Amino acid sequence: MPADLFLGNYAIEAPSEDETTRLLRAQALETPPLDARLNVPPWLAERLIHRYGDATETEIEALAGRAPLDLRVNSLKSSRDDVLGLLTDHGFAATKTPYSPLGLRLSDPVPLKSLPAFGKGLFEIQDEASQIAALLSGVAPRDQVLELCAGAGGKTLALGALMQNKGQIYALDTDKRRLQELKERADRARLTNLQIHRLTLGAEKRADQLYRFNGQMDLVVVDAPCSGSGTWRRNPELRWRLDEEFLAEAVALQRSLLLEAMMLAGPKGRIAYMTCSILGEENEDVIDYALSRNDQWELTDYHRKLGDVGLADLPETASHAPEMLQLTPARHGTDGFFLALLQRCPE
Ligand SMILES: C[S@@+](CC[C@H](N)C(=O)[O-])C[C@H]1O[C@@H](n2cnc3c(N)ncnc32)[C@H](O)[C@@H]1O
Repeated sequence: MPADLFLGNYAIEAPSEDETTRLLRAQALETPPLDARLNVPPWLAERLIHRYGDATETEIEALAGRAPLDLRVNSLKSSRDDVLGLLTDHGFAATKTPYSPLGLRLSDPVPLKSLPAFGKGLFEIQDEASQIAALLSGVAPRDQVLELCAGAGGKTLALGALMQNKGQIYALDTDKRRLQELKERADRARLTNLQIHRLTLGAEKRADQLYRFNGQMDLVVVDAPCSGSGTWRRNPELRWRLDEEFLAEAVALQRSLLLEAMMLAGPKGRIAYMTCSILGEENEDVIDYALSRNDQWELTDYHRKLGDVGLADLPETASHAPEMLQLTPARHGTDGFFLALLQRCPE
């Protein structure tokens, strides 16, 4: 049975007893097979080797490390230096994140949410990878933006701050509880250019709900449900939830969300497609599929945006496709995260 798709929070499931025994035996061999060294099921080891080649062990080992605690300063209400000063005053050893100009990093977990500054919306907890994706999304003040999988709003809040509360963000998701959390976070952050809509699950009703946005949006953001394989540092057990059936289901949903985004974007519209996955099937392959079905769209090389958003020093992508960004803990010190930027071809 496939487990639920990764939706932004975590359900823990350890490998089965048989699987644990097999793994322990394999790991005890003088030269353990690669799947045992990587601590992933054999089918997944094959795919990772195909994608990362000689770098596979380095990449997967880094995903077994400890994730730092990153936060994003809310530029609507404060500055990075001011929040850094506040944290230092509380005795927390924070440093600036290496790449995101809005990020601060704590190497040890601390009760950040109990600080008055958190209650006042001066910062949000957000991994640097997710901050980088929002910065590179190409969002601009006065844009009409639709976020198709807004969830509890990690990206939405970052996009809204970059828009300086100008223009409009339509935050859509199927999950009522997450959207409620988004509402509370947006109030705290003083985000005022936001409309939240819950999508129903039935295809016909969904088409009705989306109809008014068709061909209207400057930017559509798809932070697609996925395997969550980029977050294994935080939840190592997550890798044992993944099977091939689960992955196929995720890919089918990702493809349909991206094709839907293509309909919602206007004549000069752009799309930012992202996942917290390190697997090509959920990333470049989804982009290739959608582009092969729709010749009105083309890729925008993410490198073109780096300088504009203060990310000139970002290390090269771990993707085999140089225009698409695959962040990994081994290369970037972030969660594994993927971003591809698309734009409608000029008439
Ligand atoms: C990776 S999470 C999004 C995380 C969120 N954007 C953030 O930054 O915190 C994926 C989201 O997709 C939503 N989702 C799942 N299926 C969906 C669908 N068919 N249409 C829209 N949203 C969907 C889930 O409820 C979940 O909130």
